[in-house]
Amino acid sequence: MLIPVPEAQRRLLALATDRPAIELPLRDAAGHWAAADIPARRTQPASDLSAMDGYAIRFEDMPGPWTVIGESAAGRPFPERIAAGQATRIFTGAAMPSGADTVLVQEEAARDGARMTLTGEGPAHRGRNVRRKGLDFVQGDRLIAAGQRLTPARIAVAATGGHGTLPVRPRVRVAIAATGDELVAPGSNDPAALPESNGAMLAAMLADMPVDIIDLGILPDDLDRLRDAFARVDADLLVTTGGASVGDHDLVQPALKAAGGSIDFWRIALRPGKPMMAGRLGSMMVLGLPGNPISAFVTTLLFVKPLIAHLAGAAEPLPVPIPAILGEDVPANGPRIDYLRAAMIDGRVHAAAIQDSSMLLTLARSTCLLIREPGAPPARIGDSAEILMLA
Ligand SMILES: Nc1nc2c(c(=O)[nH]1)N[C@H]1C(S)=C(S)[C@@H](COP(=O)(O)OP(=O)(O)OC[C@H]3O[C@@H](n4cnc5c(N)ncnc54)[C@H](O)[C@@H]3O)O[C@H]1N2
Ligand code: MOO
Repeated sequence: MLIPVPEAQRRLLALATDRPAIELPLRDAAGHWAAADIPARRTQPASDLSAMDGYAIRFEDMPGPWTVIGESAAGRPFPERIAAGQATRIFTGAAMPSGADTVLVQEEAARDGARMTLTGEGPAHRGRNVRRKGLDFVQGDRLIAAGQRLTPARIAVAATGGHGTLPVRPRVRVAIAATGDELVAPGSNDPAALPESNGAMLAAMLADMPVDIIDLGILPDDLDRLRDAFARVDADLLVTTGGASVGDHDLVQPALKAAGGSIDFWRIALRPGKPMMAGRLGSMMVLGLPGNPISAFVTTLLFVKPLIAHLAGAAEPLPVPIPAILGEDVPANGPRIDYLRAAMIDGRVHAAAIQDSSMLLTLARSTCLLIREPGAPPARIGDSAEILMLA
């Protein structure tokens, strides 16, 4: 019985055990997920600030003239209160002097010694060109929710909110092994051998995630050597490619069992990617991906990346399909959910004509995967559909 993808994803994520949070400096936290809600430790701005270069005035003194009694620069506030008819020179980011409520931009003012007059229309209302205290956020506001990705913007807001470090889950140690006697390392010029592409592809697919990759290279189709290699791995997750199916040389499962591991589930209602296996070896999780490069790619998108995101504390680890419009008719789908290599052309989705799961050039030319649900009826050009964007 093939397991539906959503059920397999649920079961996989449920196998993961919790990992205690650590604190990381902001500059090391990119790409991690917040391990806790992050509150603002300060108010931003901390006081009313000028948004422009010009003069801090009392709006009620419009249309002037004013006497300029000093200066307020960013980091060097004017210490006194301004009275009726008075102004200070002020610069962007500087604190408003007490008594002032509005900034007159310098383009609309003329200066003659201490005397300053209005030359343009002036501020339209009280508070013009002033950033009020707390405009961005106030102390105690939630800046980042637990489980949210630490994007550049969230790292910056955390810095502004008074945080020098953030709580995250430790980097996930991912061991990657390709299996297959036919494989040679990329760059080898043996014309009869097949270059190993899954390892480099997987590493590239995980490049934006908080992982430490342990490259196990190419392992042979040999039960004892696979068993020994698996038994030696020290990682949170072991990902193998190849040897996942039912052939005589498909040895990943027997080797995992021989090493003392166990199989949690195997065979997914997914095309490509049916023979994927999930298991464990001690505290290490194991994902056995099919060897076909496209099957390895799709199972990495649907299982490996979500599992790593989950281990790293993501609240929403699964890829989120987006709506699209079909650019051509597509036939009814069979019992497995299908991820078709496709391209967006003029805003519409076109699936590649041949979908053989060995064909990498088709994948390299694709910009999205068109999702066809199990048992979906034929669909017509112009119908709505769902895709996963790739590029
Ligand atoms: N009788 C059956 N045969 C197959 C079934 C089945 O249900 N019954 N399932 C098919 C499906 S679906 C898939 S997918 C493949 C995957 O099987 P394996 O995981 O055992 O993959 P391999 O046989 O090891 O390799 C498949 C293919 O991919 C090439 N390969 C493998 N590793 C790499 C790599 N690292 N880089 C580049 N290319 C790689 C390998 O040379 C093979 O050509 O099984 C079907 N068979
Ligand atoms: O489903 Mo296999 O995964 O055809 O390539």
